[in-house]
Amino acid sequence: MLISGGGRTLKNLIELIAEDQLPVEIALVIASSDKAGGLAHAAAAGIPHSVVQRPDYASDELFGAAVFSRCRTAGVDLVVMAGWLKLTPVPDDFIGRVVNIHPSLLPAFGGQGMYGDRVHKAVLARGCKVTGLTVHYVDNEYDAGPIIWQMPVPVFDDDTSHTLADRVFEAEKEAYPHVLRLLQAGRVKLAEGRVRIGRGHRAAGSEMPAE
Ligand SMILES: Nc1nc2c(c(=O)[nH]1)N[C@@H](CN(C=O)c1ccc(C(=O)N[C@@H](CCC(=O)O)C(=O)O)cc1)CN2
Ligand SMILES: NCC(=O)N[C@@H]1O[C@H](COP(=O)([O-])[O-])[C@@H](O)[C@H]1O
Repeated sequence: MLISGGGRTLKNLIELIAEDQLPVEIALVIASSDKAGGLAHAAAAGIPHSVVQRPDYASDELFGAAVFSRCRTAGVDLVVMAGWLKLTPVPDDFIGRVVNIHPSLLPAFGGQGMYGDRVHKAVLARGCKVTGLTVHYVDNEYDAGPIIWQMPVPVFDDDTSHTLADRVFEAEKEAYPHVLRLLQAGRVKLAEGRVRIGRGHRAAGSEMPAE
């Protein structure tokens, strides 16, 4: 799992795993800064963790190679970006095995410069009445990979970027685990750049609507 900041998604996933609501193992947490608050969540849960910092590498490609080399060594099946803020080229053997969550309905409010609170400020400035989240496969651009799952979230007239961010994050706490369950059940089918969700039984503990 890749984090850059407070690691709220990491914390949510750790809690769900501890409650037997998410049948996955987090094999490794990599932070892009030694100041990432999320490292403490990994340490408290006994998850191996390390730091790979972009300034230590001459290019995005070398940085990405260092990140994925550690994932390869740890035997990771799926790389989950969770508040990871660095452009990270994906090597061939990880294509289709890296996912990210973005706090808007892509392709709106995505791309370079669009992360965290900046997204919610831009949504409010544009006067949107609906925003949401997107879980997508990661390719070599920001926020451009095939979309796996989206959830709408209402925008209210009296929202600030903070109240909106909180509402979107509450939806993220349901949506990301749901997508991880779908992936683990082999129900996420990627063909010709488009994802379809295969049929299956609704995952136990999930409150997401059936597809
Ligand atoms: N190869 C990819 N790498 C990453 C992707 C991706 O889709 N493909 N997504 C991002 C996550 N992301 C939004 O979901 C995102 C994160 C950060 C930025 C951004 O503008 N970053 C700043 C640097 C910020 C910092 O270092 O503090 C920048 O590049 O100038 C845009 C989108 C993760 N990586
Ligand atoms: N573009 C990427 C992006 O904005 N990601 C967002 O960062 C938050 C988690 O960060 P945290 O775990 O550091 O709190 C989440 O809202 C996630 O969607």
